[in-house]
Amino acid sequence: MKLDPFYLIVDSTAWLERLLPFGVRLVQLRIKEMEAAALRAEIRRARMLCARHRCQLVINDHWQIAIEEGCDFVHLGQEDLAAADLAAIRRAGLRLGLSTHDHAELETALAAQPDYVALGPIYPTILKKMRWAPQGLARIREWKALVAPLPLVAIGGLTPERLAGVFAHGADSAAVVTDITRSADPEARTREWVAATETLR
Ligand SMILES: Cc1ncc(COP(=O)(O)OP(=O)(O)O)c(N)n1
Ligand SMILES: Cc1nc(C(=O)O)sc1CCOP(=O)(O)O
Ligand SMILES: [Mg+2]
Repeated sequence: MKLDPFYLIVDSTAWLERLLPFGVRLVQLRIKEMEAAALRAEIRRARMLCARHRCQLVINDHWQIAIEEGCDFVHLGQEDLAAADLAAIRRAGLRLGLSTHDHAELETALAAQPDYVALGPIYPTILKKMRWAPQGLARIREWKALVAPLPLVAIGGLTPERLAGVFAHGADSAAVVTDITRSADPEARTREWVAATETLR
């Protein structure tokens, strides 16, 4: 499976409406705190918007609603995975991306036969408090050798300026939150990401 090299992560469909028109082809809806009916409505709307813009949608965490709403890709962390019904996810035909931060997590992830593996945080991130020190670029090369032929997603503190190093070390896709969502001009920054990944698309 080929993943788009630019993997945008946002927390609302309002962001999708703003940024999908700039050529985003892979996006994760990562909603943390929301009442059930509103969450379902957001996921349903995200599916509609992504279909309209020919963008692959990945639902973070909420795999049951993703199945019920006919989505086709979920991302789970290690704790999410432990609590999830993997067989139900597979029966529903969903593809699966998994987070990893160390060798033990990678072993767990590979045993679940995911469709991609994510490694992070590559650089320090301001989005959330992490238990892991930044992995650094060399770790990407090590991880790629361990996960190939699966695609490897790099995440954490990424910017257009850091992409050359990330891809040179073997990442297939670069995931980003705050470099875009906390930019003074998210639309312009999205255009920069699309341009910076164009030759890899
Ligand atoms: C592409 C990608 N990689 C890693 C994560 C982190 O997932 P997780 O560890 O479950 O943490 P939360 O995002 O749920 O806080 C991700 N979402 N996407
Ligand atoms: C959500 C997330 N997961 C990570 C991991 O390492 O698993 S790092 C991260 C935050 C990514 O946001 P930003 O691009 O703003 O650093
Ligand atoms: Mg999670």
